[in-house]
Amino acid sequence: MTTRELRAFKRWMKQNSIHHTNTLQFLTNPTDNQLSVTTSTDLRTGDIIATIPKQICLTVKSSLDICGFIEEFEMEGYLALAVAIMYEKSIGESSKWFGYLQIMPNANFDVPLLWSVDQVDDLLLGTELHKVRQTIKEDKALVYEDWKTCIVPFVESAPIPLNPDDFGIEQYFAAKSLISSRSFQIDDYYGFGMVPLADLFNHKTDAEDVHFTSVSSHSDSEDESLESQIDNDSDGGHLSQDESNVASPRSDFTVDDESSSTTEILEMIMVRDVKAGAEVFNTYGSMGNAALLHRYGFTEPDNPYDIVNIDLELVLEWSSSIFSSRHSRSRLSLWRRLYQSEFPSQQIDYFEISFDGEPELELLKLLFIISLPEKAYNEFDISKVVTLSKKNTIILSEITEVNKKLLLTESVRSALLSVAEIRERCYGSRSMEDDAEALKTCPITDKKLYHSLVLRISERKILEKLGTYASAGTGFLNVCNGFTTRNKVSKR
Ligand SMILES: C[S@@+](CC[C@H](N)C(=O)[O-])C[C@H]1O[C@@H](n2cnc3c(N)ncnc32)[C@H](O)[C@@H]1O
Repeated sequence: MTTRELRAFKRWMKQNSIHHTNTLQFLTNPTDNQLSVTTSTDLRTGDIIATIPKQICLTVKSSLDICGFIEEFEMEGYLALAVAIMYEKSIGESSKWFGYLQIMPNANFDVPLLWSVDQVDDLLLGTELHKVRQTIKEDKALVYEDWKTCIVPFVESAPIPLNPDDFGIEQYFAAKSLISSRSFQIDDYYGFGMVPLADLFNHKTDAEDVHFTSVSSHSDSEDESLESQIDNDSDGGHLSQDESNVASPRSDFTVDDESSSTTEILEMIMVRDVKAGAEVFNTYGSMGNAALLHRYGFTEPDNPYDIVNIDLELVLEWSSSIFSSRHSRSRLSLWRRLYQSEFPSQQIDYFEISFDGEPELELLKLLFIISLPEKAYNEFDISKVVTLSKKNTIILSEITEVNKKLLLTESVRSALLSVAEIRERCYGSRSMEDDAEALKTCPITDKKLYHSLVLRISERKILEKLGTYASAGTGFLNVCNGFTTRNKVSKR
């Protein structure tokens, strides 16, 4: 983006009543053309640094030329917003958002939706995102299908002349990538859309400096629905493919009850002191690197929300490499029965390993059951109590996240190491050291390579920590009955 475009954008903000404190500075990084927001003076918690009228947000509702027809056509969600964006871009200087659209990138080419399948296969091999490769492929096919079945007929039958070239498949993919990485949920009336100025703030995990407040004169019931948007806002970083993923930076919109102003504006309020010269960050939510890369096209080193999943299939691969298939089947079925007696309507296909390398309880339970010697297993199947020695017994249903280390028998530790090793093999022939070397020399401008390396390395570090978790304290255990424990868990 040129300095001239940035200046024009500032003028456009003024003309459209988007106000911000003069201390905010918009800097363009010359290497990747990315904007960031810094402050030239100290900012204090509680300072209102910007106000944005809701009607200047680019939403379906505010894109007045096309809104009626979009609604008549019964288009909703990201499809409808994409049409509004493509339309406003197509009319150039006649668009109310011309000054804003000039500084928006054409597309966010960093999100894997816009990568080739070969790039996804090569760069993301083994990662949590590679597992959703099929979904990325399906996403692409679905995007194409949406375009063909909704957008093409829409353009053909619109009551105002639309140039099909402005609504082509490439334009649609581009609009989708922007929606994915820059749109916000505004409120029930406007739905979600592009919020000029607010979308210039970069993300920092768990360290947001600025917060949004929706100053509204709406009724209480509408206020409640805004509050519920806040409650739904922290999804813990799981990747899922529903539409809620699409409406993104999803900054917390809260309702300022004090205000009964008749205008409808969004306020940006400081929630942390920021020193002069520093960048002012927003947060797009608490999510791991796989989710960040998927939705926004970047990663963060040492992201505490990173996780690695171990698929159930992988555990079974390990089990059948050691035990007979009959053994594996019966142990799996017992574990499933126990799990379903606790959580009748749930099914587990994978187990999470946290950033610290800690496996989730159910993985330990499954490995424990698979590793039980035949005699202990048969007794356990009947009594649901495992006798470890004359003095030590385990009632599996009494093991929780808090005391799960009691399941770390020597066999379970060894099983954990094996599954970690099998999971590690998914990353292919390039070792973690190779990845680390490649990262050292990778220019930050090669974003696909750079962020996929950060993702691979952060996941592999978790597997390393899982190895440490499994190995720690092995000397502490007593061997008994083919597996080990020293703790008296529960006695009958
Ligand atoms: C809402 S925009 C933020 C403003 C953006 N930097 C710009 O130039 O307009 C979101 C995009 O900014 C970039 N971004 C935001 N936070 C980032 C971060 N912590 N590291 C790297 N890129 C980031 C990503 O490309 C993301 O898709």
